[in-house]
Amino acid sequence: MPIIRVALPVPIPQLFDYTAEDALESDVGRCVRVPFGRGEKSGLIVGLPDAAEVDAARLKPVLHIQREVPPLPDDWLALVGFVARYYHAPLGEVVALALPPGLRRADGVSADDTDPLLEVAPAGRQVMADARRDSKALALLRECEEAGVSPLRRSVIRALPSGAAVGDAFRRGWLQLTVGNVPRHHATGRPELTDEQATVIDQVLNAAPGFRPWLLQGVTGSGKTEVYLRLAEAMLAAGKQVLMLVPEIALTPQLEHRVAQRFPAANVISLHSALAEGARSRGFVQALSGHADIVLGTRLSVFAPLPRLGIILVDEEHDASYKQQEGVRYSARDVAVWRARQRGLPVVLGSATPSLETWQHARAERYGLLSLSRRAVASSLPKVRGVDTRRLKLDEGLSPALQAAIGERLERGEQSLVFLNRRGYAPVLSCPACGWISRCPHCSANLVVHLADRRLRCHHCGCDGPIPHACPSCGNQDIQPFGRGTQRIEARLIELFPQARVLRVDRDAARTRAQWEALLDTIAAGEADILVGTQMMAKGHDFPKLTLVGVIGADASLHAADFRAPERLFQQLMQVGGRAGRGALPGEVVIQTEYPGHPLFQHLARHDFDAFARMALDERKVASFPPFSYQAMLRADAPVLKDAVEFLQHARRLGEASAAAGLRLFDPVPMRLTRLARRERAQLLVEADERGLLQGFLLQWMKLLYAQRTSRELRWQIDVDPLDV
Ligand SMILES: Nc1ncnc2c1ncn2[C@@H]1O[C@H](COP(=O)(O)OP(=O)(O)OP(=O)(O)O)[C@@H](O)[C@H]1O
Ligand SMILES: [Zn+2]
Repeated sequence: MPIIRVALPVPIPQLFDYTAEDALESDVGRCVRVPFGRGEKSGLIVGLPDAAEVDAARLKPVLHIQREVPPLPDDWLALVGFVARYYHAPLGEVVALALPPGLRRADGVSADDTDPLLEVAPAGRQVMADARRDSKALALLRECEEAGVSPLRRSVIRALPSGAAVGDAFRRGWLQLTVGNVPRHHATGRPELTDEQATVIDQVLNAAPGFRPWLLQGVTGSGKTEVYLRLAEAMLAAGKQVLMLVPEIALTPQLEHRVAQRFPAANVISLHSALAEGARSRGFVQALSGHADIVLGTRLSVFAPLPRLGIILVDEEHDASYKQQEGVRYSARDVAVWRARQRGLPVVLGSATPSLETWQHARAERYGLLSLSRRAVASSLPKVRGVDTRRLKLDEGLSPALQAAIGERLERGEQSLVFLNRRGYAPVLSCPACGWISRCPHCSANLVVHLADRRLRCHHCGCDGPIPHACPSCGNQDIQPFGRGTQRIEARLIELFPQARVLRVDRDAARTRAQWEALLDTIAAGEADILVGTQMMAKGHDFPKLTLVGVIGADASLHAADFRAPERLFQQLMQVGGRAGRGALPGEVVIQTEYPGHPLFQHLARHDFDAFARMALDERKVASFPPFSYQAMLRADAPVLKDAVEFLQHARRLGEASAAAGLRLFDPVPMRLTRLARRERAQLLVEADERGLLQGFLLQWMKLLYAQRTSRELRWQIDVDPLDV
C-alpha cells in the first residue's frame, strides 16, 4: 500500500507517514486530512516514501486527499522548504502559514473567477445610438465606453460613477460576458513618464534575463508606484504574472484600486489576512492555476504560487511589518529575494528610505541601484525646519511656531498633519498625592488613558477597564493623565482652531477597513483641515493639499536602546515628512526637538538619506552589528522569569560546545518588555561573522533544543535575523 509523507502543523520538526490506497506521485503537493491523536489534522503531502520511518503496520490511513485543486508545484514546496530551513521552523507550520486555512482543511474550494470580464453588447450599442431613453444603466454604458478599454472586469465597472447599475445593464442584455482570450495588459490612464522613471524602467527591462535584485531608491513622491505599474504592464504583455508586496493591509485599498483601474482587463487578486476565508482560498487557487495576473498583498502573499511569475515588486521594502513577529518569523522581503533567485527573475525593492541591509547591498553592487532623485509632480522636496523646544513654552506639546504654521495653512485652505506616534489620550494616569500610576496587571507596561471611550487600556495585551474616578490606592479624586497621545492633541487643536475640521487618524479611529477607507476618502476630498495621526499616516499616502507636517514627541526615540532605533526614526520622519507638498503646492516639515543639532535631524533637513545611512553603517561597523554580523535570538517565556532565564542558560551551555570561532553566544537577559500578558520573557542573542556560520550552528543547536524536555509552562522560539534586539 502506498505511503504518503505529510507535513502537519505541529510545533516539532517532524513529518508524519500515513497509508493511502490510491496515492500517486502526482499527489505530492496536495492537501490532506489525516487522523492525528484523538482528532484529525490537515496538512500537505510532501513525498511518497518507499518505506515508512515507523513500523508500516502501525500507519493509519489518510482520511481525504484534496484533488479538486491542482497540487502545489515543486518550486512552491522548495520555497516553504527553504523558509523552514532558514528560519528553523517546522515545515508543517510553514505550510500552515503559507496556505489559506480553507484550502489546508482540504474543504471544497471554488476556483471560479468571481470577477468576470464584461463588454458592451450589441443591444447596448443600439440603445446608446438611440439615446432617447435615459437611465442609470445607459449612463453606465457610456462610462464603460469612455474608459477606452474593453472588456472590463465587473469590479472595475462597479467602481465607475454609475457602477451600481451593472446588474441592471447586464440583465437587460446591454452588457455581456466576454468570451475568448483577451489581452490582459491593456492599460488606461497612464501618465507621461518622467525622464528618471523612463530610465529606471529601461534599466530593469533591458537587463540580461535571470535573477537580478534591484533597489529602487526614490525620494518621497518620486512616483515609484508608476514604475511598478509600468514594469507590471511589461510583464502582463509578455504573458507573465506579477507579485506585488505592500507592507500593510491599510495600504492595500488605494493601491488595489489603482492597479485595477490601470489594468481593467487583468485579473488582480489581493491576498491578506483580513480577507474572508473563501476569498483568500479562491485568490490563492487562481494564482496557483495561473488565472491571476497580478497578486497584490501583504507579507503572506509572498507564498502565492505563481506558475507564470515574471517579476516581484516589494514596496516600502524597509517596513518592519514584512517581518512576521510571531510563529514562523520570516521576512517576506528576504523570502521574496530568495524566490526571485530560485525562479531566475528580477525583484525590485522600492523605498525612499531603504533598510540599511538593502542599501548596503546596493552600495556593494550586489543589488542594482535604480534612483529617482526628484519628485514626479512637485517641483521640490518639502522644506524641513527644526523648532528648538528647550526654552519654549509648549501648549499641550504644540510650539507657537507649529501653531502659526497650522494657522497659515488654514487660511490658505491647505491641510496640515500633526504626527505623534502614540495613540490614546495620555500614556498613563497618575495620582499626584501618592504616586500611584496605572500599571497593566499583566504586563510590564502602563495602561493608556483613552478618554474618547473612557477606558484605561493596555496596548500590549489589550486588557482594559473603566477610568477610575479616584485613585485606587489613596482615594484622591484629583488623578491626572500624564503625557500626551493623539486624542489629547486632537482635543487641544479643536480648542485652538475652532473653525477647523480636525480629524484623528490612528488605529482607534480606524478599527475596521471600512472606517479606514472612509477616513482616507474624507482627507482626499479635502473635508479635513488638520489631521492628527500616528505612523498609519506616515506611509505611502498621497494627498495633494497636505502641505504641512508637524512632528512632535520624536525625541523619545533618539535615546532608545535598540541599535535599529535611529534607522527607524529617520525612516519614519523622512516618510511622514514626505507626505507634505506632493502636489502643486510647496510643502514644509516642522520638527519639534530638544536636540536640533543632532546629526540625524541635520541629514533629515537636507533630505540626505545616503549621508544618514553612511553614518549609521559606520556606527554599526564599529559595534559589529548587522549587516556586519548575523544574528538570531532565542526567546523563552514562562509564568516566572527564573524559568525562562534558566532554560536559556541551559540552551547556552548546550550551544557552547559546538560554537566555532566567529560565533558568539551572549548572556540571557530579560526582554525590555519583560512581562507580557502574564508571561515573563527573556532572550539570548547569538551572533556570527558569517551567515553560513550562524546557520550551521543553528542547525545543530535546534536539534538539541527540540530534544530537550521542558516544563509545559515554558515556551521558546528562535528568531533568525531579528528586528528587535
Ligand atoms: N509620470 C508621472 N506623471 C504625473 N504624475 C505622476 C507621475 N508619476 C507619479 N506621479 C504622481 O506623483 C505622485 C507621487 O507618486 P507616488 O505616490 O508613486 O510616489 P512614491 O515614490 O511612492 O512616494 P512615497 O515613497 O512617498 O510613497 C502621485 O500623485 C502620482 O500619481
Ligand atoms: Zn497588558
